[in-house]
Amino acid sequence: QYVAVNGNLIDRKNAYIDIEDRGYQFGDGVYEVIRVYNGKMFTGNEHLERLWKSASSIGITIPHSREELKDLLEQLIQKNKLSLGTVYLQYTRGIAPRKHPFPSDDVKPTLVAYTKEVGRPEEKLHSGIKAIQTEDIRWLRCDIKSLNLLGNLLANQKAAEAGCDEAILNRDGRVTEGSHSNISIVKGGKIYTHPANNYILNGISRRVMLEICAREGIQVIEEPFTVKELQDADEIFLTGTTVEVMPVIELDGKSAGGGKPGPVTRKLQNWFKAEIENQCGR
Ligand SMILES: Cc1ncc(COP(=O)(O)O)c(CN[C@@H]2CONC2=O)c1O
Repeated sequence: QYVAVNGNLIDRKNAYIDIEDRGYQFGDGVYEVIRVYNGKMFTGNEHLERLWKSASSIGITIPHSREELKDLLEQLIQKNKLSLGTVYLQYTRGIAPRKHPFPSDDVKPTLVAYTKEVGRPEEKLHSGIKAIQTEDIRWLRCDIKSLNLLGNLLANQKAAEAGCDEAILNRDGRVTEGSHSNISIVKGGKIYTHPANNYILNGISRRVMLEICAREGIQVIEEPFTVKELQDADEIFLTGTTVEVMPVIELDGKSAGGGKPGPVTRKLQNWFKAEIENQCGR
């Protein structure tokens, strides 16, 4: 298995990170998870665009061009013979003696990227998943895809302990997103989803869903909905790189979202799959 460390493809067993890498000590860095279908990155450009945006939001200057990074990732996918899976990549602010202020400009960001074989969650896409709800205790820049994921992990761990796949977060009674997904509800044939502001990650899969709805004439209202509206929704679904369009059929141990994947969710799943085949082939 090869991994990319900085600009080089090396054997996984030779990949080491310095103990004073700021990503390791402070979570001082940004990341992306990109889906690979049929050996091709799905929405690769959009993910790289967001990576650059996240990096510049925290003052990290990525030391590669988008083309250089994309080529490196494509080489990594090829060398690891990855057909169906993900590429994980992150840039940290680099290695420097542990001090809060940023190091001098001669300290270069550290890049790590590696691939993983991950099948599509077919069974769960068909039957739907269970979720819990919990308070969104994260900071106020959730639009930055940073390595600071404790708020996400603690919520997801709570879900796992409850035998659920996702934790749906709420802030002052309004639903924001999942611990690693965006969330939408269907009510009266219309889709409601949190606006892409600082309270949520502007998910790429969420954007694909919005484009599909615009094309297919499904009305989407980008406004926060309440916990009560979530509980009374006709349908609930998550969107995300690893979950695609994922129905939620149970919330906090009670039936929700109609108790089974709904018709709008089903249509979105089919259109989303068509988009994947469009970009990555069958
Ligand atoms: C907090 C959060 N919100 C929304 C999303 C959905 O965004 P995308 O549609 O762009 O994936 C993710 C995906 N997080 C990645 C996806 O898989 N694992 C992760 O950490 C996320 O971590």
